[in-house]
Amino acid sequence: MAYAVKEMFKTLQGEGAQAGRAAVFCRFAGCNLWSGREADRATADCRFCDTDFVGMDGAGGGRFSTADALAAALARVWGEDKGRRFVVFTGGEPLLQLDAAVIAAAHGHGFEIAVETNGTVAAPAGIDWICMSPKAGAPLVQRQGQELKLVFPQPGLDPETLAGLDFAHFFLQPMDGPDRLRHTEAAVAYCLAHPRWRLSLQTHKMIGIP
Ligand SMILES: C[S@@+](CC[C@H](N)C(=O)[O-])C[C@H]1O[C@@H](n2cnc3c(N)ncnc32)[C@H](O)[C@@H]1O
Ligand SMILES: Nc1nc2[nH]cc(C(=O)O)c2c(=O)[nH]1
Ligand code: SF4
Ligand SMILES: [Mg+2]
Repeated sequence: MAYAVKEMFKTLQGEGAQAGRAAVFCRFAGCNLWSGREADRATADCRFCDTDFVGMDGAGGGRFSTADALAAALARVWGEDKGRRFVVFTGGEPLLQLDAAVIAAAHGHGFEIAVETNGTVAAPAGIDWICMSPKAGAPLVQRQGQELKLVFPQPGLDPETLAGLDFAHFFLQPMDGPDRLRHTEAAVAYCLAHPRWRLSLQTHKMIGIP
């Protein structure tokens, strides 16, 4: 199948348990919880998104007609070094497009594979690091992985209802937007009172890298 990619860039993972690690980000176009159009935001299933995932016009974006072509592009963006290659598939919702062929091709180029998903689509086998970020009101399908990263606070989504899921790490990430400071204080207070949860800050935004 063909793959629609908004952008592809090398940076440091800014969030969660892998924060600070060099990675190629592959941002797939499209999401099942929002069209990406501002006019639809107020009525979308997910309304706080901080990302432009519409179209294929970003740096390194485009339509890739095969998994091998996509993986070769990832390898070019990473560069020559063969050690500790790491790709984060994100979006939009990457599990609408990420399939066994891309996983095999990226592994073939020596990449460890991570995904950032909203949890509404089952992950295919072979992903090395699943970061699942549930959205209030959206049906949760992916109940297992390495990292659960809840954007906080979300009215109607109590962290305690997620604490029994099969993840190795549990993070609260303050919801960015006009109330980011208030949300950060609320997340800090929650982590202090519920030590299973750790704070994830979006460090890339603080230092002005992609
Ligand atoms: C843009 S999403 C793409 C991947 C997938 N659709 C998802 O929602 O997990 C990447 C990460 O950013 C988080 N995120 C999106 N908007 C945010 C915001 N306003 N503040 C904090 N984190 C946000 C998501 O919850 C997710 O963990
Ligand atoms: N540096 C950096 N880290 C990130 N972690 C998750 C991101 C995402 O948009 O999925 C992201 C992103 O956009 N940039
Ligand atoms: S599910 Fe992820 S990509 Fe989709 S609108 Fe929400 S945060 Fe953005
Ligand atoms: Mg981002």
